[in-house]
Amino acid sequence: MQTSGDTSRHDLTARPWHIVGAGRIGALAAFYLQRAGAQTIGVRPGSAHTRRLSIGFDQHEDGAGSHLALRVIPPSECASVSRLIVACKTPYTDAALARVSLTDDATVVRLQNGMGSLDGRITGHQRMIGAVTASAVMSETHDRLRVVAENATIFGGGERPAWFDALAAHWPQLSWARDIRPPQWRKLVVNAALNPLTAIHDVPNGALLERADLYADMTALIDEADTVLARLDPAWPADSHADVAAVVRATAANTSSMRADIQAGAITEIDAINGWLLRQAETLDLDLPTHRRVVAQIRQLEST
Ligand SMILES: NC(=O)C1=CN([C@@H]2O[C@H](COP(=O)(O)OP(=O)(O)OC[C@H]3O[C@@H](n4cnc5c(N)ncnc54)[C@H](OP(=O)(O)O)[C@@H]3O)[C@@H](O)[C@H]2O)C=CC1
Ligand SMILES: CC(C)(CO)C(=O)C(=O)O
Repeated sequence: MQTSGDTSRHDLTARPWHIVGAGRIGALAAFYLQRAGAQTIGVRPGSAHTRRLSIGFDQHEDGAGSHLALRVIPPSECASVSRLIVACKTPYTDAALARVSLTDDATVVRLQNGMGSLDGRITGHQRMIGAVTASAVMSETHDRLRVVAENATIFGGGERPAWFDALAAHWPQLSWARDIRPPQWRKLVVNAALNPLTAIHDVPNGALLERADLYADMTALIDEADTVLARLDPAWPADSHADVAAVVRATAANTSSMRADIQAGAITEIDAINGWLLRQAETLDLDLPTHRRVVAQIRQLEST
């Protein structure tokens, strides 16, 4: 007799999972998918190859690491993708998906910070699943990743798909939320308050609670973000200060991803984070002076 576990596993493994942006977080997703028995394929322009990575887990008591071998193919070779994880940095989303052809019933999991990078891409019977993770993955070398925090990850948006339980059995702390928007917005406010300030002032996250000038800016960014979100959804609690302070404390010694991008001379995700809030504010006829200022400062840093 077939159990619901068999059905879930069959649904997870019946079709390959393509991953656009198999960098740090995308490789971790590929690792859990493979552990759950799914076939995974990375998608990256260039010639087909197999990417081999070692992955170390800081929180594993025995310090055990693992290995990932991921077949990578160019977009031109994936004609009809029905299961897709998008995990590239947001500014590269359009370029990364330009030549990826989705089936009419495709499921797309958006595993990115910020908001809006896939707006307008999902049509008809295709399904978009939002994902928010508090896990953190760093690269030590080009072929070695370090999972510094294996924390809660939430997938969601509507009914739980049949494959979800089979994946959750192998992805620690993975849960499903019928309404993914509150967790997405909570993460958005954290990123909007923390990332630009740490990048502009070139400081670790903890400095935001230690320096009065940064604390004042962080407070203003949170208040402005909460004002927009409460106008978009009156049910939004608009009390994000404690949430943000908790993340700042938990990651006090860390370099935010935006600070790391600026240090590396890379384009940041500002457009999908504070830029998204500014676009929403515009439609509501609201002014967000602190967000406007930090976006301008980050754009200036990106261009130097
Ligand atoms: N790392 C983390 O701990 C966390 C990351 N996130 C979010 O996850 C997302 C991904 O971040 P992260 O994994 O750190 O980023 P990475 O830069 O490590 O990975 C992104 C990958 O996208 C690839 N890429 C870039 N352009 C293209 C393209 N045109 N086609 C296909 N692939 C492309 C890059 O390839 P190449 O290297 O060859 O250029 C890279 O491997 C971001 O939105 C980030 O904010 C969220 C929580 C935690
Ligand atoms: C939570 C935080 C701010 C941790 O640094 C992050 O998500 C990032 O750096 O992008």
